[in-house]
Order: sequence, then structure tokens, then C-alpha cells
Amino acid sequence: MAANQEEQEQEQRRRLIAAATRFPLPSGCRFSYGTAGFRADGATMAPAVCRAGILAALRSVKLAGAAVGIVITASHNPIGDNGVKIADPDGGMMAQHWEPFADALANAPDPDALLQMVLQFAKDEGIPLGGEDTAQVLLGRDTRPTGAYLLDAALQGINAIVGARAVDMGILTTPQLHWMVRSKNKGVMASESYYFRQLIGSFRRMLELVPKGKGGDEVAKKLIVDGANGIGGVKLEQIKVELSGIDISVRNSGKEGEGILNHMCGADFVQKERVTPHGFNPEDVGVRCASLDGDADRLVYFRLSSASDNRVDLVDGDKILSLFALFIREQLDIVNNNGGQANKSLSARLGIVQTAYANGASTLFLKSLGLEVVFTPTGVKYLHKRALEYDIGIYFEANGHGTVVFSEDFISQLESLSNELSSQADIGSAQYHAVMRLLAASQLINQAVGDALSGLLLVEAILQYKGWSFQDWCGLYSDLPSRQLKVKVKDRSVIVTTDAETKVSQPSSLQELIDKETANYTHGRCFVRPSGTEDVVRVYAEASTQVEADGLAKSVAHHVERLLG
Ligand SMILES: CC(=O)N[C@H]1[C@@H](OP(=O)(O)O)O[C@H](CO)[C@@H](O)[C@@H]1O
Ligand SMILES: [Mg+2]
Repeated sequence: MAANQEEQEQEQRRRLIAAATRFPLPSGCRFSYGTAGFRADGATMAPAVCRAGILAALRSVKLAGAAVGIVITASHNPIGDNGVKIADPDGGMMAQHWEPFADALANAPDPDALLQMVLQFAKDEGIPLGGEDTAQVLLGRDTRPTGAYLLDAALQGINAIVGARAVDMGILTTPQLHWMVRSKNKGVMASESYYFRQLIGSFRRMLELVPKGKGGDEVAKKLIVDGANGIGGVKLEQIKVELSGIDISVRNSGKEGEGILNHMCGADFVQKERVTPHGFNPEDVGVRCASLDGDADRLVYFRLSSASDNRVDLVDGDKILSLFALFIREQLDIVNNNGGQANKSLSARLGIVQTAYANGASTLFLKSLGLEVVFTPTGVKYLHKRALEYDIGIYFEANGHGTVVFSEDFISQLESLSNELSSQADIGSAQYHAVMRLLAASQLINQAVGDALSGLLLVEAILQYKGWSFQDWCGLYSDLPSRQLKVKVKDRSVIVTTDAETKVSQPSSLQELIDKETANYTHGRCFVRPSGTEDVVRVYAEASTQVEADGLAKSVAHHVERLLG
């Protein structure tokens, strides 16, 4: 072995031992890379975050030095929590087949075990350690107080891999960081100002394409946004002056003294509690409002129904998805039915992706439009992957996380059609406008991951295009009453599900009981699954009245307790 190579190997070993020694794993601590990466009390997270740094650098080396991302956030969870997740070079979640290694690495009991694990994994996966400039990792974090400390732990993890370079992108929304990773690998400027420019520019183009006479009055342009006292509010404050054609005021904006992150506010709170967030009052009755979560990757809309209490009419992820689907279908129809010239039509497979938590009324509505609707297990990584199988894939979780993904092939079809039409002086035609709207929408909506800021701007542009009020949108269909319950059991992994989590395969007696209970209710639907982020079993039930949905959820929860308690 060349002396130089031996030195580098020794250096690699030394660095890994040093990093692991600096952040020892407290005894009894166990991390699991779930749907949202590692997540726990922020004060206990440093060992997992440091090891996530090592992991991200290894992933970049494996992928020939392509940029990989690390986000330090615990999303909608309380301010004391924190977490870490890794973004792959395409801006999506880390490939699932690396998750078992992520778990093993995070739980390596001591520095030597960690070193052996990394060396073995590198050998098995063919990861060449010890080279120069072999990896780059972009880092972002949200506004949590433990963020700076954990960022340092992540940096030390990354620097434990020889040849890895860490780039701190600053305090960002989660989708901004995912966008930057994707952009970096596509050779686009991966800066915040470029991200903002893309959002602002494509939003402006969308508004320019609103038919004359639509677009609504000043009241329709008014929007109040609950920023969850997190980073989304901060960023929206930063760009709102540059967004013409819309009048945004931000509450719970994350400014000093305005309130606590995610406390009595934010998309998760509004969607679960169905009441106004902190900072809203009776004067807001009837105004269109939106709510972001703590890292701004979830978005829901709401309206305070009356001045006498704080209940809201909710527009959740399912209804945002429905609005997007209607809009895109309409544009495709305009493109394909205009003039009927076959050489100017677009063949596009449009697919809708939901999970079992999607309200049954939304699925019925989408299917009644003739759309293809498919289901995946819970978790963005499953939805996003499935959506990529279409020319245009639209996915949303009911809780407000989702986006619209366009295939590269479809984008080039759009671009050549727009060139063809403009060269034939067809730029005044409805067909040309529809093509331009689809192109602008593909620029506006984040292609890497669900993004509350870009989703909000697409919603606002579509409402103006359609000349729709909140009421028009909300009235697309009526949600079936539903209830979600959590059940604490000894070991939630005992439950195994199938058919996109809609059926329990083990213990089989449990599915029989669920079927029996469900049969007692009109429009009854019920499923149970172990949570991927909390130590609970979740029960979801739907029925034609709230009392019935509550009754079904409760009786099934009892069976879960009795069988697995
Ligand atoms: C019912 C529900 O809302 N589940 C959430 C929650 O997952 P669970 O596996 O249900 O704990 O957190 C995930 C990550 O944020 C999110 O993707 C998912 O939708
Ligand atoms: Mg989030």
C-alpha cells in the first residue's frame, strides 16, 4: 500500500473516532430514522445529528460527489424538540435502502463500533474513502434554539469524512434547503435570492395570465397568514412586498416576542383542532387565511366562520390538491381541445396520489372528474416517488404536505409547443395561454418537496384565475366527518398493514373486528396503523355523521387496546 494512501486511511479512522468521542451516545438512547428522519428532545439530539452528518457525507461520496442536504428541524413539534433529515441529490428524501444503515450508525454504542460500521458499510457499498473533494453537503436549520448547537454537531460529522465539504446555507424553511440541493445538482444557482426570484417571477407570470375581468376585487386579494412563529413567517415577511396583486399580512410571524413556535398556532394545530390559531380575532371573520407549519412544508387554509366562537371552516391538503387538479386538468383540456390540431396537442398522464388519511369525499370528488387516483402508505417519500411516475403527478397528505411534479419530458413538450405557437404568432390564443400557465406553475411549485410558500402562491394565483372566493373553493365537496385517535400499546410494531395501510394483515383477528364494527355505520371507513413518528397506534374513522365517526373510532380503539394493550 502506498504510504500516502495508508496515511489517509489513518486520518480517516482518526477523524471518525474523534467525532464519535465528542458526541457519545447516552446509555438507553435509541434513534430510529422514521418518516421524518431522527427526531427527539433537542437537547439529546447531538449524537444522532453528528452521525447524520457522517451519513450525509458518505451518501455524497457514494453518489460521486453530488450535493446532499441536511435539514435540522422538528417541523410542527414543540419548540424543545429537534430533528435531522437527509435530502438526496434530486432534492427528495434520502433513498430508503440507506435507512437501516442510518439506524445502525445512530445507535452505534461506542466510537470503535461506529468506526468498524462505517468501514464495513463503505466496503459493502463500494464507497471510496480518503480522496480529495469527494463530498459536499448543504445544511439548513429552522429557528429552534437548539439549532445552532446541532448545526455544529452536523458539521463535525461531515468533517469526519476526509474530502467532504460542508456549506452552511443558514436559517431556512425545509423546502428551501431541498430546493437548493436539487438546484445545485442541476447547475442552477442554489441561493436564497434565486429561490425567491423564481417564486416571485413565476407568481407574477401566473397573474399576468389571469383572464381580464377575473381576478377579484381588493377583498379577494386579502390574505392573512399564520406563520406558526417559525421560519415560514419570517421568509414571507421578507418577500411579501415584492408580491404584487396580493395583500398579505403575517401573524405569528416569528418576530421576537410574538409567541412560541408552533404553540397554539401553525398548520398542524389548525388542521387537528379546527379552531383559529393564536393571534386571530372576531374581526377576521370571513377573511381568507392560511396557516404554515414550523418549517413551512405544510399548508392549510381556513376561514373564521362566525364572530361568536373560534371554530374554522378548514381547507386541508385534500382540497388544495383538488384545486390544483382542477386547474391543471382545465389547462390540459384547453391545450388539447383548441383548434383540434393533432400536432399541437400534448399527451400527458395526470395522476393523483393520496394516502388513506385523505377524506373519502375528496377521493370521490377526484374520481368523479375522471382522474386517476392512487394510494401509498403515509409519508412524503412514498407519495413523491409515486407521483414521479406520471407526466404530472399531484400529491398531498391531508395535513397539508404536498406538491405537483412535472416530468422533464413533459416540460420539454410544453416548451416546444410554446415556441411553436409563438413563432406562428399564436400568442393571443387560449392554447398559448394555457401552455404558459402550465410552464409558470411548474416554475412556481417546488419540484423537490411540498413547500408551503410556493403552494400558497399557486393557490392564490389559481383563485384569481378562476375568480373564486374561499367559499367557492371550500364548497367543491363536503368532507365526511372523521375522527383520529391515538392508542398507546406495548409494541406497536406487532401491527402489520397492507393495501397502502388500509388493511391490517397481522394480527388478522384485528382486521375482522374492524370490518365488523365498520359494517354498523353508513359510509363507514376505518383503518389502524402504527405511527412512524410517535410511539402510538393511530386509528382513523370516517362515517356520515360526527357522532358515528367518533363511535367507530372509539370502538376500534378499544379492540386495539384489548388485543395489544
Ligand atoms: C396521520 C398523520 O398526519 N401522519 C403524519 C405523521 O406520520 P405518522 O407516521 O402518522 O406519525 O408525520 C409524518 C411526518 O411529518 C407525516 O408525513 C404524516 O402525514
Ligand atoms: Mg413540517
